[in-house]
Amino acid sequence: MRSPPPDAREQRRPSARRRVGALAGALVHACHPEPTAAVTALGTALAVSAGRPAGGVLGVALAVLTGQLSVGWSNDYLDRERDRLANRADKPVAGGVPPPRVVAVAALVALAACVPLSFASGWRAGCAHLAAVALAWSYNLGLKATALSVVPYLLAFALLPAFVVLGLPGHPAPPWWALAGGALLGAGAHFANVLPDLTDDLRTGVHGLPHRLGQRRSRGAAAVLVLAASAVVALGPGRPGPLPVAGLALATVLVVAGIAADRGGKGVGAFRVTIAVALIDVALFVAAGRSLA
Ligand SMILES: CC(C)=CCC/C(C)=C/CC/C(C)=C/COP(=O)(O)OP(=O)(O)O
Repeated sequence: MRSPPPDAREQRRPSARRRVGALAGALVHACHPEPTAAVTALGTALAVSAGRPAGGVLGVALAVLTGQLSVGWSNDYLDRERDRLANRADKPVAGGVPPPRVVAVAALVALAACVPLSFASGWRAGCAHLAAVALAWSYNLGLKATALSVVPYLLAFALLPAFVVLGLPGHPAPPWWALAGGALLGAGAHFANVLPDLTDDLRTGVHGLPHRLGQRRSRGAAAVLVLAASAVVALGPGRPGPLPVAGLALATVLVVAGIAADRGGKGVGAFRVTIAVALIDVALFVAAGRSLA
């Protein structure tokens, strides 16, 4: 068969702009876009509600965004063989697009950018945020497959409000309830995030805490942890107004109804309830922003 003339070949090859666009899209897909957006939005909203000035809010947003990008990309890079064995269609790096080397470089560039962006809030705040990012990398590098898998989530999410508060003028100490609320929310997020992948993970040798506890107990743990976060953030600052009381009441009703609906079911109810209560936690956190300092 005769090869097509060079002009036709040229037309069939995607333009450089299209290739860059496709690579950028694949990189976005590989960064864990939903948690990256959610944690960046939480950090930014906390900075606004705690009263950080506009420059400080921008600094927090960019530091958290680059930290999350580095964590998301390194996770998919390090898990690529396991994800390929598990046929994870939602993991583009396992399929080779974007190329693993590009993702590894992107993760390191994001991590390098995160360092000055974190220290822009001051050295205390910078250390708190970089410790959170280091904990998340330790999860990716191996802790996720051990009984301690929940520890990076507990500590990193406690350090997120600490990052925001330590960047305020005078560097006040973060209040206990913000640290405890963040830790409980992070632990709940770990159980909720792992639940859909429990079977695939076990097949590929990942035995984190949720895998050891099993589906049912992990679902319960996720719901109870996010509810405990609601209680701590609603009541911790003292004398709760009508909004925190309403949020806590709604979270309690949802968890009780979710656990009741879960009996004998497949757990979809409890999983959705966990996500809904985690959103209530975020709203309660933002509403309590003024008490952070
Ligand atoms: C404030 C801050 C830095 C918080 C981050 C805390 C933390 C431990 C994040 C890990 C995020 C992550 C890439 C999870 C993927 O887990 P997975 O590999 O179990 O799930 P997957 O199979 O869906 O990728």
